[in-house]
Amino acid sequence: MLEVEGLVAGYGRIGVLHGASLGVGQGSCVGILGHNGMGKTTLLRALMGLLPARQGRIRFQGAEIQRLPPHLRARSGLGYVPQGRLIFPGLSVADNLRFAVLAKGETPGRVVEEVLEEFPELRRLLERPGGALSGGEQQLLALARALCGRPRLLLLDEPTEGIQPSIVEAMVERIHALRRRGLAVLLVEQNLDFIQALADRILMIHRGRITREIPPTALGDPALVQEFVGTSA
Ligand SMILES: Nc1ncnc2c1ncn2[C@@H]1O[C@H](COP(=O)(O)OP(=O)(O)OP(=O)(O)O)[C@@H](O)[C@H]1O
Repeated sequence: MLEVEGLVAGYGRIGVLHGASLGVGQGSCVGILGHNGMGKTTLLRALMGLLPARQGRIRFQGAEIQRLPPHLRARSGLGYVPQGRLIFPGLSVADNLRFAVLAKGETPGRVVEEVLEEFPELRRLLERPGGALSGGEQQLLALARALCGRPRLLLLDEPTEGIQPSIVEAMVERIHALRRRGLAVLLVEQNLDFIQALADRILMIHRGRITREIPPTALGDPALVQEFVGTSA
């Protein structure tokens, strides 16, 4: 459903992606692992159109999207949950969700209600400002907000960062449930247990290129983890 070939992107004169190529199949979950600064966040931002592709091709559901602005990529079915979540802290939870639907040019009522059925724990928080939620609650809100755009492929940037283990488990369950409904996921994550619990395939990124694929089972072997990731954490 997503095919990326030779993607080159960066910031000003700094090159970060140097020809990244990868694919995500219909309904699958692909994890991206790599050291800090190797270009994981930049890859997701370039896929979403928040950073221009200087070279390369991004095909999504059969169409080339590398020249489309972010809102049209969202409309074509890409959803993005950025690192640090970036919810609107001064808006209520309900308005964070409504805003996401309006941004897609649709009317919020039914879509927000459907998303709340998948995220019942947000119901009691609807009037609370986004900034007054815990880290885990904010992550659930960020995920729910992305789903308000009804994506077919969700780009997730370090969803477990700064959240407590019980919420991490809840996130795994939630993402499994979404996948059962056919949603594909491209997941950047440092939490190896999380990535292993979710990913069908794991790709390594090194200096702006996808350098190899490792089987998810390799993450259970500390020696292999040391070789591939440079950490056994
Ligand atoms: N806005 C920016 N302007 C200039 N350079 C940037 C910018 N954002 C990131 N970089 C640089 O681009 C490189 C890749 O950053 P990126 O955030 O994609 O890495 P990452 O693999 O996601 O790392 P991390 O795991 O630390 O989030 C880094 O060297 C970083 O310093």
